[in-house]
Amino acid sequence: MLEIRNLHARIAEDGTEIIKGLDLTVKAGEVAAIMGPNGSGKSTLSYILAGRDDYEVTEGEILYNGESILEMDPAERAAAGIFLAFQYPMEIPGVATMQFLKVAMNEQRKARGEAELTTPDFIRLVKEAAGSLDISMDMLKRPLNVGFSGGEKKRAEILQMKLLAPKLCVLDETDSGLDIDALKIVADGVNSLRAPDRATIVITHYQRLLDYIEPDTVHVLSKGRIIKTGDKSLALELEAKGYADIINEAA
Ligand SMILES: Nc1ncnc2c1ncn2[C@@H]1O[C@H](COP(=O)(O)OP(=O)(O)OP(=O)(O)O)[C@@H](O)[C@H]1O
Repeated sequence: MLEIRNLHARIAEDGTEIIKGLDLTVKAGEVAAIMGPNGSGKSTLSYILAGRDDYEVTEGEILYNGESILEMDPAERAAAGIFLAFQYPMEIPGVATMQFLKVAMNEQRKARGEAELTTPDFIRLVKEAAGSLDISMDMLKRPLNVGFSGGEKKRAEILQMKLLAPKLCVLDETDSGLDIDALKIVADGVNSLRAPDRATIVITHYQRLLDYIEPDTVHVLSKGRIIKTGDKSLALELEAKGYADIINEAA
């Protein structure tokens, strides 16, 4: 599904290299957790996957279903099924959440050559998905993320993900700022999308989330590279011991 080989990437503006020879494979059906110290490049990796143009790939390859995505713009990547749930979701004043969702869903359908959703079909899908995430229809009338609490923003990201049903889901610290109930709601939302033809990357600092979203693999990102890969026991080990041993071992 996703194969990243020897990826090097830098900040376009000043040339600082952030990703320094990163290798990562995530298979279809797999949930991969990425953990790592602050500033190691986790969000940068997620932005690069989504195609944000503040970063330049200088070496290496990102293959999605066997094909390079490096030449694809963010909209093409989204239409191909790549989705990023942001660590800090953006506020979009003046655009009602409902409207945003409708445009996002229909744009992707158009790009795939499918017919636009009818309004009744759209409303039915949104109601179903919003209900499962404890999001009220009143909230959906408000401009996207404007004045939403931290937890509401994260739930709105999962709502978008459920409605767009991407094939590669990247969740950047979706657990940060969530209360215990919201954490379970979000985890249920992510788990409901588990499927043999879908891969999920969960970036997190805390093992706690992985009690709810059980990962198949856990990868440690440090200074722009994956320095260790293991199963879910690796997350427990990190929680108990921190990163120092693994970073020293890799060095
Ligand atoms: N546009 C930018 N301009 C300057 N520095 C940047 C930019 N984008 C990323 N960086 C730097 O790149 C490094 C990696 O940042 P990134 O946000 O990817 O880390 P992270 O692993 O997600 O950290 P955290 O766990 O704190 O969220 C940091 O040192 C950050 O300051």
